[in-house]
Amino acid sequence: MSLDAIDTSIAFGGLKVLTNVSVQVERGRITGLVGPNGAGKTTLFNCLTGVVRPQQGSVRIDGRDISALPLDKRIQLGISRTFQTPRLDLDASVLDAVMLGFYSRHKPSLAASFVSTATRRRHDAQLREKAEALIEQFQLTPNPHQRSGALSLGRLRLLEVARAIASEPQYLLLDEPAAGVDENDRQLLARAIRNAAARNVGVLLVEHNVGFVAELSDHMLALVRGEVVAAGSPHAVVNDPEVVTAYLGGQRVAA
Ligand SMILES: Nc1ncnc2c1ncn2[C@@H]1O[C@H](COP(=O)(O)OP(=O)(O)OP(=O)(O)O)[C@@H](O)[C@H]1O
Repeated sequence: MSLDAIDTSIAFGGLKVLTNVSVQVERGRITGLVGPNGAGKTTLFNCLTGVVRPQQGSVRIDGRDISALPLDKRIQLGISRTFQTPRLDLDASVLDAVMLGFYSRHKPSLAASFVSTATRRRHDAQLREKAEALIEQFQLTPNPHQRSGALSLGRLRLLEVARAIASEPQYLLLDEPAAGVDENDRQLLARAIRNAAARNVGVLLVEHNVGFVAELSDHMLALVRGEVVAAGSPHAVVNDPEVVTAYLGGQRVAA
């Protein structure tokens, strides 16, 4: 079971951004994607989520071609993502923001409108409990009714990840989740990512912090100018000469 971009190429106004790029995000594994600024990481992300369509190649989920499906349909199939800049309603409470994750995937059906108010209340209470457990696990705030906007940038990133996990995705795509996050929050984030993979979620982790990616990933991929220059174990990728030169400015990162 995997989410795959196969042989994808995309150009914006003549500028080649991805050239024959393939990536496989397997259920239960963490795939790390690294590359210098402008390498095409977010564009690859956007291909997987349906924000942009590749001009060549395909995207498959568990073997099914979803290249033509829009973002909302992919969410229903179990793909959840976060953004480089968290997209949250800052006026909503932390609890509501996390609970939105549950509803983003499982929209109330027509059948649900026939269930009794008591059943619905019980269901909502269960979701609230699950959301509160996530808020505690991520140590987001001691007060779940606090305005999201009162959280630090690091906590907002964690809140976005908690909301993505609340949608119970099969595939979780994280775009620079550790940027601007302090060491304590980074540990919480790492634990949450490992927990997700342990629950058979396939994780794609895009990060500038190569050490963080290498520590967490089972498999890594490096993009340089829209091409895959290295793929394999974290150790192999961070020590690949082309990666060292292009991404790390000639300095090795141990893994
Ligand atoms: N919609 C677009 N229209 C035109 N050019 C784009 C578009 N999206 C991305 N690009 C260009 O494609 C290239 C790759 O951008 P992308 O954001 O995918 O890289 P990245 O590896 O995620 O970079 P960063 O680490 O800085 O976020 C850049 O040169 C960018 O300017």
